[in-house]
Amino acid sequence: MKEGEENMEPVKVGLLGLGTVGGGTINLLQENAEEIMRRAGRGIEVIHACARDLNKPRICDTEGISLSTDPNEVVDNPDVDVILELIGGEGMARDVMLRAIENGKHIVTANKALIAKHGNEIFAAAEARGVIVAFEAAVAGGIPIIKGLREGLAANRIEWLAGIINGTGNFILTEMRDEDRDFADVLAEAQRLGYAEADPTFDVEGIDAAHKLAIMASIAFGMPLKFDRVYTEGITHVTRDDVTFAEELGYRIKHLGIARRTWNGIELRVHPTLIPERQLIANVDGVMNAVVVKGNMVGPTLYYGAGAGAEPTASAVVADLIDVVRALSCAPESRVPHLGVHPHALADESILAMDEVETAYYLRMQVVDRPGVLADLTRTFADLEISIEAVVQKEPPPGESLVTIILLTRTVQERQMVKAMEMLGKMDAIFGDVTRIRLEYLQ
Ligand SMILES: NC(=O)c1ccc[n+]([C@@H]2O[C@H](COP(=O)([O-])OP(=O)(O)OC[C@H]3O[C@@H](n4cnc5c(N)ncnc54)[C@H](O)[C@@H]3O)[C@@H](O)[C@H]2O)c1
Ligand SMILES: N[C@@H](CCO)C(=O)O
Ligand code: NA
Repeated sequence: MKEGEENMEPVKVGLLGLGTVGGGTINLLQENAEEIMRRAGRGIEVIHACARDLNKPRICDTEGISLSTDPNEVVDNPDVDVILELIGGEGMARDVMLRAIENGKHIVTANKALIAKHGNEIFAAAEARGVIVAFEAAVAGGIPIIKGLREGLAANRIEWLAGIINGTGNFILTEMRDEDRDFADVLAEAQRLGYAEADPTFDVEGIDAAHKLAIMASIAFGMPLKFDRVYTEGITHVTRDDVTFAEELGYRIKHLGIARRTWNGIELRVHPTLIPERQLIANVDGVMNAVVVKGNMVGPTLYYGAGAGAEPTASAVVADLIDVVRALSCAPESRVPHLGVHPHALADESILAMDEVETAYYLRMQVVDRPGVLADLTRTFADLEISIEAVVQKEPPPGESLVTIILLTRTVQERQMVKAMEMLGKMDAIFGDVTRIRLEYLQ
């Protein structure tokens, strides 16, 4: 080998997981090999991979790759330079990731659950060992939002961000609106297409979005990961009626993750949200994701693209892999810090309890059709100093006596709205539960 040619050896990769993302990654590395070589400056070769069941049919060709069922065999392989962790979960994945770090391997992962919950420990271990843990694929799949926040917006103080960050949930809400389809049926389709998590309650109950929000918020505000402080509400209680009424009033219902810096702390919340239909993000449909980030200098910026699926997610995995290859020759202290600010500069920001958060509301209730009911309702809100933005009364279908009232409030502290809900619960003119969905203008 001539002098200067040492680094032209292909980088050797160990791949954990041969499912949707792992299979997509092998395919992408094969299909775009030439382009990747031009960008990374070196070839990239998967030499060892693992999966639970080696006889399962795959979306990729594993010829020439050593295969194991035990991830530890891959992370202990002395020839492997970089590990791609694409098995998911928190138990085995955490153990093998820490073992890989101990072995001095760089890691690329798509595992948002692991980073959101154990990222502080994992990054500390990686920094101590001088290795990189890259996680672009973990948030909004193929959209380069980690790079955008951590590098593209590095000059800004981030004021807030809001995102549609679960493709499965957005697919369900979109199909409910456009196709009048059954919730379970749409979820089954998302699972078939490889979008849903191994446990799909993570998608519909907002846990997956909370993982991703926790990661983005840490980078946006330069603070350690605080997944357990994210208020999390899913989409299972959103009805087709709410979707339709919201549209009639000029809003769309989206499942948003919101992180906002306020004068007294940081809001971290995931919940269904009405947003004005004129907002670009209100028109992000199907499995697509989008994140709006407001920086104090740049203003609002929008990132849009596919948040799930084999190829889009592999796009982020391989982009990280190329970054790692480029960084191999640079000193650890010159690398982009894991959370965008240097570990010693991470600030322990206070996170607001949900009852301190301020937002507007959409309320829907069924009331007895008799004089004075609307007056009682508005008096209740006036007593709690909650201003009403709009009230709409729907005529009952023929033969029915209950009237549907939709009420939009102005911005109010959650604590006041909880009191209002208690008072509405005691009014005998209201039948059944009052539906409450938060409303944001995103300005
Ligand atoms: N599917 C997507 O669109 C998508 C998008 C972004 C991020 N992710 C994340 O990527 C990761 C992988 O997701 P996926 O959809 O590819 O999952 P998958 O279920 O399709 O594939 C998982 C693979 O890991 C292997 N595996 C799991 N546990 C193992 C163990 N203990 N030992 C050996 N092999 C094991 C399985 O055999 C399988 O090959 C998850 O963290 C997921 O959250 C997925
Ligand atoms: N289950 C996730 C995969 C991407 O993280 C989603 O539907 O968005
Ligand atoms: Na991403």
